[in-house]
Amino acid sequence: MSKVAIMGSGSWGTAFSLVLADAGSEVTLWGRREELAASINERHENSDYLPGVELPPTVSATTDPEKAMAGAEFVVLAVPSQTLRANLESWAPVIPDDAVLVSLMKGVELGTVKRMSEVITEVADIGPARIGVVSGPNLAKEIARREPAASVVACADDDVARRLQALCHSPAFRPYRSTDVVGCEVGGAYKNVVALCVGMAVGLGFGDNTTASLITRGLAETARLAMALGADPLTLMGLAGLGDLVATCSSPLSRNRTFGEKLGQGMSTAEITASTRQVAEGAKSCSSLVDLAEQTGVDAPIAEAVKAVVAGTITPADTMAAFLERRTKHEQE
Ligand SMILES: NC(=O)C1=CN([C@@H]2O[C@H](COP(=O)(O)OP(=O)(O)OC[C@H]3O[C@@H](n4cnc5c(N)ncnc54)[C@H](O)[C@@H]3O)[C@@H](O)[C@H]2O)C=CC1
Ligand SMILES: O=C(CO)COP(=O)(O)O
Repeated sequence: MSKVAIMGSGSWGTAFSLVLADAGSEVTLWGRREELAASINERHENSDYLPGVELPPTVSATTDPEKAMAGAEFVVLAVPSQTLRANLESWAPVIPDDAVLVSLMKGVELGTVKRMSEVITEVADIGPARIGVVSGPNLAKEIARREPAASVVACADDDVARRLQALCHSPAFRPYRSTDVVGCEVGGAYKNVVALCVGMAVGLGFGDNTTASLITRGLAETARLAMALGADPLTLMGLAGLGDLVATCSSPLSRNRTFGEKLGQGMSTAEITASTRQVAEGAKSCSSLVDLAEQTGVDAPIAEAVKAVVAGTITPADTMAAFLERRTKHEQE
C-alpha cells in the first residue's frame, strides 16, 4: 500500500484523497485547522469543504506537516496557487528525500509568473523527474460522488508518470499519461480565466452562442501561449485543455465561472471575494497570464479583459462590446 500525503484539505485535496484511497493508497491529509482534522479523523467527513461525503477509513488528517509527509512516496500539493511558495518554504525541510511532488493546483504565481512546477523546483530544489501534475475536467464535488471522470497525469520522466498513473487509477477515475507538464499547467491555469469570462457573459444574460464563442477563442488563446512556452498543441486538445475548459465553463459548480457570473451581474471583486471562502484561481492568475503573454509576445485579449474587469477598470458589458470591435482577422492567426 503506497503512502501519500496531501498538503491542503480544501475541496480538491479532499476529493483527491478519496480517489487515491479508492485506488489502494493510505492517505494523510494536511490542513491548518485542528477542528477540520478532527472531523476527518473522527467522523470521516470534511464538513467544511465536502459536507455529506464519507471518506474511506484509509484517509486520515493532521495539522503537522512532518507527520503528514513521514514515509510518503508521493506528496500531493493542493493549496491555493498564490500560497504555494510560502507553504513550501516551511515544508521543504521535512519533505522525504525521494518523494515525488504532485501539483493539483491550477494557477500561475503573481509577480514571478512561474508555473507551480517551477515554484516547486525553485523552493524545494527538486528536479523535473520528481515533479508531477494532475490536471483535467475534475470538479471536486462530482469526483467526491464517484461520478466517472478522466484526467491527465504528467511528468517529464515517463516512468514517474506511469507510477503516478497507477497511484490514482480508481474505479471511477481514469488517468491518461503525458510528459507535457507545461501544456497541462498552462491549460489548467488558463481555463479558469476563460471560465471567468464565460461566467460574465452568463451573468449579462447571454446564451450558448456567446459562451461557445468564448470557449473556442479561449482555447485558441490558451494554445498560443502554451505553444510559445514549449507545450505540445495536442495537449491543449486533450483533457487538460479542451476537456477542463468545457467542464469549467459549463458547470455551475465551477467557482471561477460563478465568480464571473457575479461580476456580470454587477458585483465587485471585493464583494464576491468576501462572499466565499473558496479560491477562484483565475481572478489572480489572469494578471500572471497577461504578463506571460506580454513576455512571449502572444495576443491574449480574454485574459486582458478578465484582468481589467476583476480590477474594476472596465465593465463586463463594455468588455463584450470591445471583443466584437477588435480588428477582424483569419481564424488561425
Ligand atoms: N475544487 C476543484 O474542483 C478543483 C480544484 N483544483 C485546484 O486545486 C487547488 C486547490 O483548490 P481547492 O481545494 O478547490 O480550493 P479550496 O478553496 O476548496 O480549498 C483551499 C484549501 O487551502 C487552504 N488554504 C487557504 N489559504 C491557505 C494558506 N495560505 N496556506 C495553507 N492553506 C491554505 C484552505 O483552508 C483550504 O483548505 C487550486 O489550485 C484549484 O484550482 C483543481 C481541480 C479541481
Ligand atoms: O479545476 C476545476 C475543474 O477541473 C475546478 O474549477 P473551479 O476552481 O472553477 O471550481
